[in-house]
Amino acid sequence: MIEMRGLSRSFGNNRVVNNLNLTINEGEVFGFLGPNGAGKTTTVRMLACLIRPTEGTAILDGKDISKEQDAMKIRQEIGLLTESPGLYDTLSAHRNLEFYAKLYDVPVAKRDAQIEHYLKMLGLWEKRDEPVGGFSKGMKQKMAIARCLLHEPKVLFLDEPTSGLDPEASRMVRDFIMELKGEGRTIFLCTHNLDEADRICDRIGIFKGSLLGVDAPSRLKNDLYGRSISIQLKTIEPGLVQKLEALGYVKNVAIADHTITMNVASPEQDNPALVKALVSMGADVQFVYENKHTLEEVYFKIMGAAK
Ligand SMILES: Nc1ncnc2c1ncn2[C@@H]1O[C@H](COP(=O)(O)OP(=O)(O)OP(=O)(O)O)[C@@H](O)[C@H]1O
Repeated sequence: MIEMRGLSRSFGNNRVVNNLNLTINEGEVFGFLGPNGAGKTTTVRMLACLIRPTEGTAILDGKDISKEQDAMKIRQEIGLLTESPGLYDTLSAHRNLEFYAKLYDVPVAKRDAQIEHYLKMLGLWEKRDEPVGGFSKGMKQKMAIARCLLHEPKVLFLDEPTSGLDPEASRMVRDFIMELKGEGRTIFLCTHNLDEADRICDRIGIFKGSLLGVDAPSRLKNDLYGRSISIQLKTIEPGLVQKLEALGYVKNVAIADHTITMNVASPEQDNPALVKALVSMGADVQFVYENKHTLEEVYFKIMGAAK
């Protein structure tokens, strides 16, 4: 759906995005993570045809962001949620969306239905006649989301959609993103919320001027940390570590209190045999669980290695 080919952007001598080669698949939620000033918004602005690349290009749904005729079409076909909601405070929710529906060339016959659909979906229908100046930050963010969906874009760029929202509003926005994914839309999401990215993204790109890592969150974790399990036993007999290591498929065995922690290639495959082996060694197994690493750990490890 989006194919970046050596995409680069400099501001004067400052090369902010450097040779980005990345493909975003149709229907996926792709999380673009990186520190402040990493070049995430600059990347989005290039992909949304608001600024031009200085080198390289990207192909979005078959159209080239560097070609002016294609850029016009891309701007009409995508949805872009920026960090500022871009609403008219004195206009009502309905009037604001009417204004943008016109701007996006939503056919007149469809406008009211589209506005009603999204105001209802986002829980703002009852407030449709109130000026948005009096709306809370979360309500304004919902309005901004409705605005960027009015023309039913297949590709959405969401730049920090939950920034500054309370937990309830953030969850609502996250659920909404999953609904949009369910409708088959492709979503390019910039966020500083690593837990959010972990929960909703199919793949993650960790970026700081260039791409430092890209994969599904679970694969990034497994590649960096391997898969680790802990088994709690009623008592631990001397010599157990050596016996476990002799099994061959268990690595890095460590014991703390009544718990043995170790790496296995695949807990799904290895745990049943491992538990049987422990029982045959006379151990009383109380709990078996996988030790989960967080995306935050992955992020800091990758960022640390890049320094
Ligand atoms: N129009 C511009 N002129 C000059 N420099 C710019 C311009 N736009 C962005 N930059 C610079 O490019 C760099 C990357 O900015 P960008 O906004 O893309 O980062 P970001 O990853 O989105 O950061 P944040 O997480 O803080 O939003 C920054 O150093 C910024 O100052």
